[in-house]
Amino acid sequence: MALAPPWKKPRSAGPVVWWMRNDLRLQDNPVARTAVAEALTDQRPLLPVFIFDPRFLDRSFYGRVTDPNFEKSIKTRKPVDFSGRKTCALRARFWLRCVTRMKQSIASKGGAMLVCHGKPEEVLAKLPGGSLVVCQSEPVSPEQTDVEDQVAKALSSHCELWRKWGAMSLYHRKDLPFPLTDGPGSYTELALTLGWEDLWRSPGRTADATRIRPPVAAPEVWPKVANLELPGIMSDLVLNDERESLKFLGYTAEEIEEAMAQELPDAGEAAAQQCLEQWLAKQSEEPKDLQEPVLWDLPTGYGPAKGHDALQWANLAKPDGWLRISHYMAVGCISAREILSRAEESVNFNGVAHRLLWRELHRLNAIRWGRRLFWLQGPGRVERPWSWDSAAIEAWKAGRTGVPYIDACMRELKQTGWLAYKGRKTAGFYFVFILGLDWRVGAFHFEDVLMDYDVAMNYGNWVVVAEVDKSSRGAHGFKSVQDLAAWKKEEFEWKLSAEKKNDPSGEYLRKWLPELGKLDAKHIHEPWAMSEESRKTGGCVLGQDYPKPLGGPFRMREEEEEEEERRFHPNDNSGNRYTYKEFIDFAMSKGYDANFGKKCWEEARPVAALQEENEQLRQQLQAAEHQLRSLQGAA
Ligand SMILES: Cc1cc2nc3c(=O)[nH]c(=O)nc-3n(C[C@H](O)[C@H](O)[C@H](O)COP(=O)(O)OP(=O)(O)OC[C@H]3O[C@@H](n4cnc5c(N)ncnc54)[C@H](O)[C@@H]3O)c2cc1C
Repeated sequence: MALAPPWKKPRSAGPVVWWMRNDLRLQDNPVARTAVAEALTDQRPLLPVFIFDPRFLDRSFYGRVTDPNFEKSIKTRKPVDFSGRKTCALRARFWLRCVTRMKQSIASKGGAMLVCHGKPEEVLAKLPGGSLVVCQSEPVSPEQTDVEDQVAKALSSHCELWRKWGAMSLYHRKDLPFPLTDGPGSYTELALTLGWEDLWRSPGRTADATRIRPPVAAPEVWPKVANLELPGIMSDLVLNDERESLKFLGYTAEEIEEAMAQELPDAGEAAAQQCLEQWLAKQSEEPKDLQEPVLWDLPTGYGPAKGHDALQWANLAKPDGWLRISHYMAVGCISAREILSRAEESVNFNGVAHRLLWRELHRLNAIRWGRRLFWLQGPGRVERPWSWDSAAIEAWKAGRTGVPYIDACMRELKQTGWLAYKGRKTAGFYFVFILGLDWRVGAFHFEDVLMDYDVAMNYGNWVVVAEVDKSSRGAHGFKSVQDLAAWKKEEFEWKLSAEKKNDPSGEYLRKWLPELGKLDAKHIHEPWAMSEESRKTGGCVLGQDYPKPLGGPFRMREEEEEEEERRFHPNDNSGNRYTYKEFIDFAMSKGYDANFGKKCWEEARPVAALQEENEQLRQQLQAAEHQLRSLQGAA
């Protein structure tokens, strides 16, 4: 007997369940629309469910939460404990608030929503037969897709699971002009492929540019409510009390008190939209702070166009962020395409499009790289020495490294869950190159504490900072972390110097490092450069009131200062003189390791020595000429 075509099949009468994940909004949510439409069309009841999965909250071994036996990974992988939670209590508190706001807005439409604590595959397995579960798939995270697989398995005998692309990305996968498994690997290439004419300078798009689907409206009509009991339900009594909720989710009394002491940004979809509207309103105002920032390590592109900083680089030098919207995006209180379309008329649209495309690149990379994104060698399979010095790791996490800028960043991050882009980059650079520590430990700490933690953005940016994203990037061939640190020290010093110039009075440092409060502006960025006497008067004895700088001391660099030591190599006939770093770069560009570069440096002669020899020769020549003249005179 021929099977009936799917549209003629009798529809199941079970409830429709919208399994909410990081799509906590109604506006521009195609998944919510699908679930609501399915329920309305077939007159099925609807139940939105949000599930706090303990695997994503608790302490865990790195990379093992959904694949404890590493069945999906390479056999040689070993469990590593980086002693951190997947989510600190502060982010959980923000998350809880976003979830309860969602519950309230669904209730205002006449619906109801359940909030549970448990593994989704165990919670949803208890749904009645014939249920349809609709969710937003999260392909950037192998851990999240593992959960989806496990839910599909648990439901396979009695229910159905629809995984939808949703609107977490700017582009729909069906619209992309390349397969998800393969695509442009660099930002510029991606922008050009998608039809952005020159996103480093202008937001123009070609006539045949890949379309970005317009945001979709929130569902107007709400289906009838499905009354279901599921395991791990968090009652309203619990949800209305933040301390009780955090306790329910497994946080200790100490963690709860620490999280409760911190002020939180407003939560939920309405707050996210308000944040965007306020930002848009501000864009038309005249910029107040026109001070030229020092952007040492940013790809500053082509600079301001007609006096206008279209990419808003200046904001990247400040500690406050720009749109300051990432924490809402991470849990899906607002979509990227909503932001893009609302910002279209803004004078700074270029900056918005530019950043959202960086986000898109990280999402596409994460999908393509899969589990390789989390390997020590990174997707670039870079082999180099690493350290796991636990004292250094703990000092960095606690903001006790003795390097004021790094410590201020790490304390702000730990206390508030926020750190500006430059702070994240510089603190990561110091961790990886100056301390030589395993980059994954740093990334895992950020995962624990960042309020806007997002797997693709966090790990994607960390592999770039650690230079393990591409095999062609530097830092190959070092034999020890000390050699690596020596190679990168100058670069780090330039970064610290840029921070000093951007914050000459040390305002940011004073805010987070009260023990340095009495130091003058000249020394607060580099307490190691003070005399013993001024350290005592400033109440900052190194090793006593404030740590000695790990990996330091560091020298603040002035643009006009005398150059680095340069040497010339006897076998090099070009007459050029190179710095230590240039010798190492040269060796590696020729396929040798860093030690070869070091050897060449040792063989090379300092320019200063050559100048001294020249001077001696000149004097000898002068003396000889003088002697000759006296002899000629005598004759
Ligand atoms: C080591 C490291 C870890 C990071 N971890 C995260 C993370 O977990 N979650 C996260 O959202 N961002 C992360 N970022 C990127 C960036 O720091 C934040 O997105 C940005 O600081 C958020 O502030 P904003 O909303 O004011 O950003 P804006 O400068 O206003 O940018 C607007 C939006 O564009 C996107 N965006 C901007 N810069 C980047 C970037 N470099 N990469 C990807 N997307 C970007 C974000 O969604 C951001 O909200 C990380 C960066 C580094 C260097």
